[in-house]
Amino acid sequence: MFAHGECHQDLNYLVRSGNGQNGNSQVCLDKVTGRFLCTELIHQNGLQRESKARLTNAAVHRTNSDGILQLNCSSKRQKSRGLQGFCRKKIPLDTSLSTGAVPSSPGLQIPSNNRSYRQCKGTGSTHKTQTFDWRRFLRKSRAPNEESNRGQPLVSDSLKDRNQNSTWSPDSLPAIKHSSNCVRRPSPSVKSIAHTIMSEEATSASDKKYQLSQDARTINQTQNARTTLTPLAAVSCKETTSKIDSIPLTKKVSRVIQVDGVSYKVTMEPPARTSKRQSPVIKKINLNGTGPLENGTLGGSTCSRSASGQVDRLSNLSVSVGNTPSLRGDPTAWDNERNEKSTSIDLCANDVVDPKLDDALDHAALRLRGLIGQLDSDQACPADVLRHNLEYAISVLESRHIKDVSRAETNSFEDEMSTHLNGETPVPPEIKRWLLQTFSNSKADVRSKRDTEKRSLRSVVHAVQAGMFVERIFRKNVESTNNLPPVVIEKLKLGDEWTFDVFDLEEVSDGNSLKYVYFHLLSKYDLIRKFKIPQKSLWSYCHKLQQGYRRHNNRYHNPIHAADVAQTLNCMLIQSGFVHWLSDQEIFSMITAAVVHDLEHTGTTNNFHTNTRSNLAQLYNDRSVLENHHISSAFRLMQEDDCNIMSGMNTDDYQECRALMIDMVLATDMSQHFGQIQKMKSALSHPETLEKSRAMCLMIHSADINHPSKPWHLHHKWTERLVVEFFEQGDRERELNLPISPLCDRHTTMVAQSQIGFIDYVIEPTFNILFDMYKNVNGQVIHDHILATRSGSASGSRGQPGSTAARSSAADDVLKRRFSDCSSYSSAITNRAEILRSTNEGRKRCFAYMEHNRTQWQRKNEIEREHNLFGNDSFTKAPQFTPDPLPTFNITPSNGTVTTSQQPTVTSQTTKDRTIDSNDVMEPT
Ligand SMILES: Nc1nc2c(ncn2[C@@H]2O[C@@H]3COP(=O)(O)O[C@H]3[C@H]2O)c(=O)[nH]1
Ligand SMILES: [Zn+2]
Repeated sequence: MFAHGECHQDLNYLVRSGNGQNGNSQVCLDKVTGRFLCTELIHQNGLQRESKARLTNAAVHRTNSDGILQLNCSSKRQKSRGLQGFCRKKIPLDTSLSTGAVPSSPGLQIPSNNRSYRQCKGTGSTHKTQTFDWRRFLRKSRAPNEESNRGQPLVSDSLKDRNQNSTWSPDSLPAIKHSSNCVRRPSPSVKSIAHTIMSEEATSASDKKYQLSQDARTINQTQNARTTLTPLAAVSCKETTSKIDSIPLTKKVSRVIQVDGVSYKVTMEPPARTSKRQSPVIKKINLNGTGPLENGTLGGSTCSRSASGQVDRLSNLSVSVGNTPSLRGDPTAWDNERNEKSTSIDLCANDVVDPKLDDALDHAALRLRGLIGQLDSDQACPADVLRHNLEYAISVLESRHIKDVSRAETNSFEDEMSTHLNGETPVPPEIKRWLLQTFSNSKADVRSKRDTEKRSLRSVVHAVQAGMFVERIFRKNVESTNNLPPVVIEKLKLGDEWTFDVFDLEEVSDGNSLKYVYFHLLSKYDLIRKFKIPQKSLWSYCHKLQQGYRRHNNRYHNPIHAADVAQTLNCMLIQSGFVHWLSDQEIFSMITAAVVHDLEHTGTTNNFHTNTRSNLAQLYNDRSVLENHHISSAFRLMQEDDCNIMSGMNTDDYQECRALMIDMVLATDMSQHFGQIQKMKSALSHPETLEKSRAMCLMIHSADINHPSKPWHLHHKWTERLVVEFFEQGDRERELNLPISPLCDRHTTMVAQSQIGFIDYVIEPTFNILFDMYKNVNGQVIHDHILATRSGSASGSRGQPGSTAARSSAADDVLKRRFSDCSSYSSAITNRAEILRSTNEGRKRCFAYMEHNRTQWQRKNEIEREHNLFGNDSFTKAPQFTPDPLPTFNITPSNGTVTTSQQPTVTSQTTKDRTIDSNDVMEPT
């Protein structure tokens, strides 16, 4: 029998009973065994005797404002004697005695250098005791998102009511004290859970439950045991099994404890296998569980519903592990299973899963687990194996990151754009609206790529093919029989120039600029011969194309625009050196896509089609309405008599070209603009992810909006034509009582200002990324050659096969050999240095024109403001405007440096010997 307040030597925690049902009784908790013991003086038949009951089912039931803990005790012996419930005591806490599971006990393993722990440790305690602010500790050690959940309702109404009804308050419990005299528990067990709840300053059931989970996790970690917590129906304690006290755990044991009337079944399982590994995965605990209670985890423990009818009450205590389905259930089991699996992986083996594949994440994780396993078991892990596996993990993570970024950033870029437009530079609302409406579309359908063949830019095969095809470029097209008009040929001599004037060609060719540009380009790249394009079909196709473009009499979207885009694309191919790395099919697809990309344009925008519910909008479900129509018309046209320019192609070529053309034309939908730019940006940060088709789409998109980067007279002409078309749409919208689209109201639109916005927010970023892409590809090309050389011709040919010098010298040989055969082709692009120079030059030139155009618009903007000019008046009624002289370029060939000046000396970027004579291109009869 224990004296009042006495600490029995076997009992490290003592809670004295108060006014128990049967008078004096004491409930003690044996710190070593974790058992509650109840000793009582029982009065029976006039006799008083001491009863020592092992309370196999004792748990904190309730506390009240008096600091009373109500224990629910029902020992087997008591049950057998019909005394169940007998020990439901109200026991005043004796504050002079230690009652709490204090964090400094060894089992809890809170490192003393844990910052949260240090901050929470009371400083005012005596040298023998220390107080610990658990709540603060928990708050600090919670993950941020868990912390943020704390603002959310945590406890269901019914639970809150219950808590409110009870008179419990945090102040009613004594501060947790740990007597350093007390024997330290060898390891925490379920009793620590009960103790923690008894002593913890938790104010809500959720806090307690959280604490519970913390302790359960601690047990998991320290004993490598699996501890599961199962909420049960309140007060139902019958499922208890005994013997939870054996430490270390050798078999599965469970016990029920209660928190605020909610019972939890605590099950502890011995470790699945002896390993020093701790669970590396600490799951997020969502204390805000608002959904229905499902099996999930509580920290490192499993919490499952076991009693129907408890759902509502328990639902707000539910804890889930986030939304990873595979992690649902018991995380420790998952962990063990994964560790087990990792042992079967040979860490030295090179047969890794391709980092870009989805399975790679899993594979990398297993490898990392394998490494940890080796470290845990003190097995020597060679540094190179460690490095090999870590590098692999890095590549997998980075691959995934790129994927995620490109997926996520499409939208975030639009947000960024929106923020940008709202930022320092004042962008007039209408221009902002137009930019956002026209160039972004979060709902846009992201067309899935034909992923069977990722069109990597580094296809050595293609590079070699390119070398051969360059050879063919200037081979005479003997199959052509008719000459083009000499004046047209003369104009087309400048067809590789950035400054090429397509309006001139239109004029000299009697309105056939599109036909001649297309024919010229197909002949130039020897595609007529290669794809057996019937001459007759080609001419009639061209003829019908031009007709299609003229169907709606558009001032801007007409065959001249198509010719301009095709010619500009040709410049880009040459300037970037891309022409060497694209296959015949790709070149054909690009040129043809450029030529057809606006076929049968209606002179109105996609938004107009959607708003007017046009037939095309119905046909294409409001998605890239015009672009779908353009490419569809192009292929339908080929079905007509004598128009099938692709009839000579084999099926594979046809399918490849068709798919590429569809991709490219759809990519000219301006609502894809921001997404496209952003994706390219991400791809460039990891060049190995850059797909050829993406590069091709960007090129055609850039060519489509090229004119602000061309000389002022061209850009100004295009702008004038465009606004006429815009204003005509605005007039129709006005007639139809529809809201007038941005930049389409001839009475309010300030053209100059809108063009400055277009250059700043659309053109400049697009051309920046375009030139970055060129640079990237140019660098990579050399890399490919070195790779090719390593595995091919270079090996052993000369010098030391493995030496860097030998490899790069051999690579140069390969380059030279490839291009020396086609000496008639421009010397400017026969090696990497020249390609870089040409690209650099192109960038400077584009940006110089862009800057010049911006300045002109700024000047015009002032005039517009001064004279209050809107819409077309900006062109027709503005006072005389003399533009500044065009920038000129002094090019330093060695490093590609281009400086701009106002001197009239323009160094032509035309490649000298790429001339066309009347034998090269022929006109049909
Ligand atoms: N505001 C503005 N829009 C342009 C300019 N140039 C081209 N665009 C738009 O960009 C679009 C590109 O695709 P389209 O050729 O179909 O139609 C074009 C126009 O809608 C320009 O100079 N200013
Ligand atoms: Zn266009």
